[in-house]
Amino acid sequence: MLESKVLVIKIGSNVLTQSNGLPDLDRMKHLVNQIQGLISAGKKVVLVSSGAVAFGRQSIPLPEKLNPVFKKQIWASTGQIRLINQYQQFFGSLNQHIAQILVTKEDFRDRKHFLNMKNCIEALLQQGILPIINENDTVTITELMFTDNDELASLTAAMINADTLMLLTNVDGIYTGNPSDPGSELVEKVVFSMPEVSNYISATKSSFGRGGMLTKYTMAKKSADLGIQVIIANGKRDGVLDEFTTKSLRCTWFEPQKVKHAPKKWLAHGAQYYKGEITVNAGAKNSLTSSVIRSLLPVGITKIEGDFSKGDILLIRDENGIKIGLGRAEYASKPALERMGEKNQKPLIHYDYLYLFDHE
Ligand SMILES: Nc1ncnc2c1ncn2[C@@H]1O[C@H](COP(=O)(O)OP(=O)(O)O)[C@@H](O)[C@H]1O
Ligand SMILES: N[C@@H](CCC(=O)OP(=O)(O)O)C(=O)O
Repeated sequence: MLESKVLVIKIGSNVLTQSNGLPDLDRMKHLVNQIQGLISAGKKVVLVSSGAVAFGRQSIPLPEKLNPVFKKQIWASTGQIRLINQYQQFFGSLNQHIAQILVTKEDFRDRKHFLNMKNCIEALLQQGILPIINENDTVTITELMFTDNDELASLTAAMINADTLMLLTNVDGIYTGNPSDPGSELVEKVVFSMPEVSNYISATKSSFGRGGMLTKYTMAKKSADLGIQVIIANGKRDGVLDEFTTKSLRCTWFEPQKVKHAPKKWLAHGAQYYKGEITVNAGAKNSLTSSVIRSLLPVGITKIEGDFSKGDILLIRDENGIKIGLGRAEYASKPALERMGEKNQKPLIHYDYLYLFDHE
């Protein structure tokens, strides 16, 4: 495990709930005390906390046959108040200010929203305030949803250039089989060249979780590839964060890759967040994928789709429709269309904001 200065800690619903579904306030308080310990030790912490639906469900009974979307919205919107109030009470008693940030996938897609969010979190951290993030479950339904808060946490870690992402769940990490099977062993370290650890993971989820271990693995892998160390650990374990500090924590640790250019971290996560699509000709494709560093010029662009603004993410395809990479638009779709195919024009995507997929 590496030293950490800026970390995103994600707490899963089941960590904050007992097996009967009631909030586990002792556990929550214990984690709050430990998070406070990290902050007092000079670390910058951003908390991503699930639990709104679980907190709402236990206090607001709803008819069985009510539309599941309404149920989720009602429980999330009522439960979030309880959840954040509880944090306020626990952190308040330690004189720690907190902030509530509710986000949607769209906020990571839109460069303006993204920057506003990033700047806000940085300003809060600067003032010693702990940001507590959750998905805005009232407006995010079906395709607008994050897979789960593991995805939200990993996007947040990339956004604020965190060095560490910690996913706290109800097991010690990834096991070689079902964690309750005595023959299963904990995978303590995941390195870049390792065969697919995902084969070990079954679709089982904890009673109150959404995404399961597979999203945790996928998101952990992605974050580690972006240079962020990832720890999947048991949030139900006493002293879990103290053990992290003393590097004696039983967990699954993902070794971070060598750090890449910071803006590219944001882009690497952009696969689902692009606003426009650009098709490039064979010459432009060769130029972008060659070993020489090059930006994407309008002369090599043959098609532009979507209505995008300066700063939005664009997906780049070759003429066969194969996805080559992602980039940040230097200008909007209107001037881009006017300049398409023209020589001597400003690059639509600057190299610093160009992220090429490895496999294509
Ligand atoms: N190979 C595996 N190793 C560890 N956990 C696994 C594995 N396969 C499936 N799981 C399940 O994943 C669950 C954790 O994911 P999830 O329910 O989404 O938690 P959270 O609510 O913390 O996000 C564990 O409780 C466990 O049942
Ligand atoms: N936004 C939801 C969290 C959904 C979710 O991702 O839960 P989990 O898999 O427990 O992290 C809530 O607060 O209930």
